[in-house]
Amino acid sequence: MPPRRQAPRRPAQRPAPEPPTRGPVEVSITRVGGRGDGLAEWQGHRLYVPQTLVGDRLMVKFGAHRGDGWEGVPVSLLEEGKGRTDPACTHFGSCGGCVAQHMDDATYEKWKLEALTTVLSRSGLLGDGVTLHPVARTPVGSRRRAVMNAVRRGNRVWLGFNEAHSHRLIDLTDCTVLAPPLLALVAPLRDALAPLLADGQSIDVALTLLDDGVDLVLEGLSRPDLRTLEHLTDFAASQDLARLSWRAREGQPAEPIAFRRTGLLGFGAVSVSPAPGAFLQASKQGEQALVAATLAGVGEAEMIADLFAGSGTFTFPLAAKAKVHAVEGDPTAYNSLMGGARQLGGKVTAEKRDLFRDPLTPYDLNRFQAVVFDPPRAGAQAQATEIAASTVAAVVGVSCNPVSFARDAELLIQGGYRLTDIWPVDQFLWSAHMELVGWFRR
Ligand SMILES: C[S@@+](CC[C@H](N)C(=O)[O-])C[C@H]1O[C@@H](n2cnc3c(N)ncnc32)[C@H](O)[C@@H]1O
Repeated sequence: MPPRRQAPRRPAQRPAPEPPTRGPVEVSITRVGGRGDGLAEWQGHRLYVPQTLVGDRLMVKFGAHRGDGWEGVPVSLLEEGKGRTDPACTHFGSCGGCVAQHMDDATYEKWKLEALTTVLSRSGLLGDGVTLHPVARTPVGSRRRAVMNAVRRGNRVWLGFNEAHSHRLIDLTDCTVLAPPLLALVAPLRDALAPLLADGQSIDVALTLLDDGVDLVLEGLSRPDLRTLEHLTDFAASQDLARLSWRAREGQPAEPIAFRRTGLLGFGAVSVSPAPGAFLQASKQGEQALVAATLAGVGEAEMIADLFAGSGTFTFPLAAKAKVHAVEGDPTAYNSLMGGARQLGGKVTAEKRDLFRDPLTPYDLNRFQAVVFDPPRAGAQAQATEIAASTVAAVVGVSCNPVSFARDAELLIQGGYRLTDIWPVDQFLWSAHMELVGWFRR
């Protein structure tokens, strides 16, 4: 029985609702929803059935109550719809990372695009005059960032991702999306963590593949003693890691244990050293697609503001054609921006600023011919409101969440901008996530 990660404490909850029936019922899948589950109805009750396709007819049992319906637990498949293929990964079905490996390529791409257009259409964003470009795909084995969980039970360490809708851990032996150098570290890490974790103790393991090797952060460890430091330093050397650090919890700065190389990443003409565990686009290929759409979207602008700039993913490629002012709230990412800016002698300026509480105003923005904004999943409501009131000619929105992108886009459109182009980027292969770049003009 795989171990359960300790769930956060929650206030006492009402008892779960009783399903309408205990026995299996026959249903047909009529649509695959945005999260990858097949949708079916039984006597007015909605069911979400994982790993199913349109046209599947099957017997399901009512599982847990979920949102406006129920999880459908498949019992037997009576008739198979079109578009099924064999999953590429042995963990598919239990691991919560991928939801769509049962779809053949054409079915997958159609589902993913439909999920995006459904969200954008709901906000009326896909009218005449908007060009929806083909989806840029990222290849198998290209994910260069992952946060796994490790937990010790008895003599054994489990290391991997959580099951879908669960705190139960998958002990990872295979992963078709992870970059091979990261996957290769899983087994040695499991051994290396065994003497460090107490029974039941759980930590997060953040892995990032940089240009000069792997950056590893152990999160949730208590301050390492001398023996632990030696053990981890030896591990870093044996696996030729670029950097190994630890922190007690998310949000705290990571403390170095073994910095064997700088930890470098090339953005355009510069190399920056992102802070351990810093945000980076999830794959090189996804980053390239996002950067290409962003560079094209700013046109001939000579002064560009890059808001929510991170470590400079867009800042430095943009600096090849314009002067760029990069704004970022995280102090460690800001330090990386400053490091890159120094290499370009005046073409890039950087500002540390909380853009939720203190967004750039039209007064700040109107000196730029283009603005790029790439907020976290929650979107950039305050900043989009200010951009909407500006006179900036070209705005490029980059987003990992079509729902918050749609909200921000509505604000820009109310302010007089036109949405002209959408560039979808499928950076999280076989998951329900879709990234996009949107061009706005006034
Ligand atoms: C989706 S990431 C994009 C980073 C960068 N553009 C990239 O592609 O690598 C969002 C960035 O917004 C920053 N951020 C989050 N909240 C912020 C805030 N309130 N003010 C400014 N920056 C913030 C995060 O630190 C992160 O670097």
